[in-house]
Amino acid sequence: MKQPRQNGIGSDAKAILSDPLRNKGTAFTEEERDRLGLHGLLPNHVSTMDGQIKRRIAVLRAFSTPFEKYAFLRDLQDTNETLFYALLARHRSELLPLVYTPTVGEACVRFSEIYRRARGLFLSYPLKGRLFEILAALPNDDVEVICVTDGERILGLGDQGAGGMGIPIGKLSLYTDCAGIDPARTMPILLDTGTDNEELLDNPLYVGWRHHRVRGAEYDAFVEEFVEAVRKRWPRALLQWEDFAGPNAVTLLGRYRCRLPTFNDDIQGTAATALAAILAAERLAGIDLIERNIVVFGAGAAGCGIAELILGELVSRGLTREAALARIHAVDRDGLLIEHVNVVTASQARIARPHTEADAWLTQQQAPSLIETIERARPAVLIGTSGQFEAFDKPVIEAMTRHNDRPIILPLSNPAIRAEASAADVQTWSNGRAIIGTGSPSHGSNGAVTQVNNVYIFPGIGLGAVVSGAETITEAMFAEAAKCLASLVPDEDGDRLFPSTDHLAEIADSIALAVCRVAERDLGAIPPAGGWEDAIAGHRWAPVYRDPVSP
Ligand SMILES: NC(=O)c1ccc[n+]([C@@H]2O[C@H](COP(=O)([O-])OP(=O)(O)OC[C@H]3O[C@@H](n4cnc5c(N)ncnc54)[C@H](O)[C@@H]3O)[C@@H](O)[C@H]2O)c1
Ligand SMILES: O=C(O)C[C@H](O)C(=O)O
Ligand SMILES: [Mg+2]
Repeated sequence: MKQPRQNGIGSDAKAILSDPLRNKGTAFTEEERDRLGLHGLLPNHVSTMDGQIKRRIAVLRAFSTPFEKYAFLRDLQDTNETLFYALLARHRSELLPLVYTPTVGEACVRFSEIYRRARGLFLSYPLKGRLFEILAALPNDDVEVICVTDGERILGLGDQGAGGMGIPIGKLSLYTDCAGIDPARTMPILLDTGTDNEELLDNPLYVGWRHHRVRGAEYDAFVEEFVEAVRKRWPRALLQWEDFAGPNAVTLLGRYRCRLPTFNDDIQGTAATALAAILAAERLAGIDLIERNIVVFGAGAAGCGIAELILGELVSRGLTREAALARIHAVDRDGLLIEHVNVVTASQARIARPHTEADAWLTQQQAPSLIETIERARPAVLIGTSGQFEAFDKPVIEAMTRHNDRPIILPLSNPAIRAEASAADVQTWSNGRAIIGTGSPSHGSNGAVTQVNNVYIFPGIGLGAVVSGAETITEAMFAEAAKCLASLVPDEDGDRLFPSTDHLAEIADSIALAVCRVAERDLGAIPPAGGWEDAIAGHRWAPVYRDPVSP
């Protein structure tokens, strides 16, 4: 491609306008229009960024559905990325549910309908053997954060194949918006290993590889080739795994966690978020976690990850692993998990009730259901990571309310149409006594309910990892991130667990600092001369217009 020269003479005006990172739209000044040869290619009006923000938000608000708004924002991101991020920073709480959960879920389902311009990398299985060659050909030498999915477990919406690309795009938008990672240094990736979603396979609009999912050794070899290509092309980049189906999520994390800076957001980011919510709720409810039981409903990638981090917290407070385990009751589709009875995965085996308790729990060889488990364990905390809509029904919430003054209820499954309960129902059925956090944005009678979503954690983990240069992302980083988030006192009164999403940038900075300190303590990372705080602040990319012909 023809490169613009420094003095602008001969610069390719159209290339500048079609590069989302250099385009300023109507904000190109008269001087820039003269210098870059933009006259005639733009309307007469010369705007400021502030004027552009006001115009864009007005246009956005005129659309009637969240999906239309999402498409409008994606279009803006693909044409003028600086303005997209300036708009997001100015109206974060309003726009977050559009660029992210829940609307991003619908955007993945309808991805092929609105596919327009290339963003990120689609590594399809037929390209196997050529992955490094493809990465090497990209101009992006300085990638700092990669988010990858294979689209098999998109939120609670199941297999969305190539449509899953909406998730890495959305997560990385938040890396930029919240953690200030330069958008040119982010890379969304979709590993297109097929789809078992028959509707997609039959849909003539589908843009992905029209093939059933590749599994087993072939899948593993493809992912291995991908990881090795990443390590060779971008040796320092952080690799975030997102929305892989439970078994792959766990296996891939185990395989790669010591080979490169990497983490699984659904397992580890979610665990830190849920632990932070529980620590904050523990204060509000005036209870001591050490003395109380916790029920996790849905023991997949997220549920098991949450249980493990809670176990770590209890052990750090002085309990043995065995005593801590006695506090956890994990319920999956066949009831309370009991060793050798209904455990399916290795992660479940680690948190199941021991087989020695089987006789005490089983009734006619049946493990207790959710409500039976609640009646017997009398938990203080109920967490939902099952993707089962309305599984926390009135009897479940009433049982939690009978056993607690302030039951802590966290239906974390996304999007809202997969949530175990709505905040409004939990409030009503608990007579307003429940302390509530939901995975997707929601409202109760007193306004917004805390969104207990890993967006509170992953931007800070990523920023901390990048700034500290950590070569491994450790469990201690997530434990410290959780404590850090729990310590940030919400500005509003009432039952809020975290500050509102308006504060996500400050939160990312605080968590990044906690991560850098763990990297220094445990991995020997050396703080820069000005200290970690300055390094974190200095790393922040800001959505302000720059000279489009600067290198
Ligand atoms: N709020 C957040 O930040 C956050 C983070 C990660 C995941 N999640 C949500 O959690 C959900 C699960 O994600 P995951 O990665 O753990 O998926 P997963 O597929 O690994 O786990 C889901 C688990 O739920 C179990 N399950 C299914 N039907 C059930 C039933 N009827 N009763 C009890 N258990 C049942 C499955 O057997 C499985 O173990 C998704 O909806 C996802 O959006 C939310
Ligand atoms: O994407 C989200 O909103 C949170 C989480 O990663 C999920 O998979 O549900
Ligand atoms: Mg996810």
